[in-house]
Amino acid sequence: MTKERLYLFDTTLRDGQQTPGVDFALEEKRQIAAWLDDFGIDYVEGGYPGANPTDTAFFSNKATKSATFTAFGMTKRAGVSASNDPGLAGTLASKADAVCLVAKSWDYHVRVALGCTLDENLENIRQSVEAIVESGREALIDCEHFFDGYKANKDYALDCAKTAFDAGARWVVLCDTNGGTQPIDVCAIVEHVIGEAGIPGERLGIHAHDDTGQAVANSLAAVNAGVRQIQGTLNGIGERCGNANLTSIIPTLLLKESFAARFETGITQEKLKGLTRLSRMFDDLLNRMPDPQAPYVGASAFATKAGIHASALLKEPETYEHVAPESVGNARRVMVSDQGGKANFIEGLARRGISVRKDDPRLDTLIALVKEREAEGYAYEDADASFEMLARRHLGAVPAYFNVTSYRCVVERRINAVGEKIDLAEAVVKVEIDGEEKMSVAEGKGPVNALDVALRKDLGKYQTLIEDIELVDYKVRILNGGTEAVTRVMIETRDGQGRHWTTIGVSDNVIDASFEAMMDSIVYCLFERLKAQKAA
Ligand SMILES: CC(=O)SCCNC(=O)CCNC(=O)[C@H](O)C(C)(C)COP(=O)(O)OP(=O)(O)OC[C@H]1O[C@@H](n2cnc3c(N)ncnc32)[C@H](O)[C@@H]1OP(=O)(O)O
Ligand SMILES: CC(=O)C(=O)O
Repeated sequence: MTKERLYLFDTTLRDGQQTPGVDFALEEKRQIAAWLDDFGIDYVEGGYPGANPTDTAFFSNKATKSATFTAFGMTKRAGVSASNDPGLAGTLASKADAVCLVAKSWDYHVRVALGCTLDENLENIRQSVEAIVESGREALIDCEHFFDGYKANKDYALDCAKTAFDAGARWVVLCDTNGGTQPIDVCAIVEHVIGEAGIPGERLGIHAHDDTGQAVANSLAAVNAGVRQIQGTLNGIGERCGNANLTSIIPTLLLKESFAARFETGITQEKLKGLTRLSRMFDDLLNRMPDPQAPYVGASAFATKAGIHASALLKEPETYEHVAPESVGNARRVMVSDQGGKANFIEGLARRGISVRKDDPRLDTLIALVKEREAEGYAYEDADASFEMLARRHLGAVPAYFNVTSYRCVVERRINAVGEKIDLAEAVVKVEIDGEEKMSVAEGKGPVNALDVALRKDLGKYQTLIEDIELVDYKVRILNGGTEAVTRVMIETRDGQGRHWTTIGVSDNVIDASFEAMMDSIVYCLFERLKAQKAA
């Protein structure tokens, strides 16, 4: 069976730019356009040339090699000709291959927002499309509020779409601008557009917002009803609740039989393996934490804590995975926690090079120990290094490199003569190494920082092994309120080669919990490095 072509239109750089808190710099736009182009996206909508200096500069050169480089704008205003409309002129002066204009298609909006007659709006759509076509570019029309407009005045919404189509628009895109339309309505309305307005599905697109959490479902419903272009964004960013998430749509189209058997896109299975990386690089550029529960690409998308799941998963991954994690460049994670059984632990230990047989009684006592400690407030699923140290200690494999005999920490606030507040923290740590006692004193920005510096100041013969490590993240969580409160501290450490590890401490005293996590971090580092030295 010949597959039909589906076209992917990315609006990360335009609708995504309308996300609260997102503001791309010129170089960032270039970078993202290059990623999308390389990934195999058909259209990259880069912004609105003429609306701001960044977008105008971005469109002064073509930013894609294969993808259709698309400028966004709005239809010309009533009362001016297309050639005299400054907004339209900005898009036509750009280096875009295609121009996508937003057009009103809800009569209510024409009256209230544009303040012109319904016929004038149709004329504006017609003349604007003709101007784009005359400039030699591909024309696209985003029919804004199409679904709401169709419900309010079906004939007028269809007239808008038909006017754009008849004037030569390559794509007429039906927009669920307010994001409230349900998949069943999207499906019925698209079928009516194809049937009644006579616009073939291969000339129709869908642009869905996520205000009821159904932008992906709406986009796929529109494809099932006949449209052949999908608009969306990386990681679903976009105005308000965001746009249809291409990071979910793309793998669904390529991996789910009901779509993969009927359609092809410009993205190969090989490129799809770069999807998780693309999604994470994009979050990194936005300086935001990736959503761990994002479909396909989230860190938890193929993770399991549950013992019953892990046991079956390790026998046959398909038992609990809807697609192979590698197909989207993600990875399976079997975690150890109080929800785990022997299968989780054997896998977790094997991944760390620790081999334990299923009938080894130490495995049962280790599982019991982890469950007991998690009940006290520890959480090992994200504290990889502390879990490893706990397991290795339990199996008798971690030497006592050094012994902390005491530590002390004082915090002082001074107020100087002009009333400025000056905070001072000082820590003293005494350690014993091979029978020799060493004392280190350090000042820090706060008590934890002072203790960290003092603890890592002089570990005698081990000092060179820990010199390149630094504490890069510190999280404190109070687990239950009131006088019974317990504090959980998670520390992330990084070494000079960019390796990261996380450790945990729990106590009713925040300093004590922090110190425990710091100690685990240093001992983990020494263990790994001495093991590597021995193996070399
Ligand atoms: C659904 C969407 O996401 S559409 C995209 C929305 N994105 C943006 O608006 C981001 C970029 N926009 C901008 O930088 C500015 O709004 C500009 C440069 C386009 C226009 O700025 P201004 O000329 O100052 O107008 P302003 O933003 O105040 O108002 C929008 C104007 O466009 C008109 N307009 C809105 N949609 C259309 C349309 N489809 N066709 C013609 N005119 C339109 C409005 O009626 C309003 O005109 P008015 O000032 O005469 O009432
Ligand atoms: C065009 C557009 O972004 C919308 O209608 O939502």
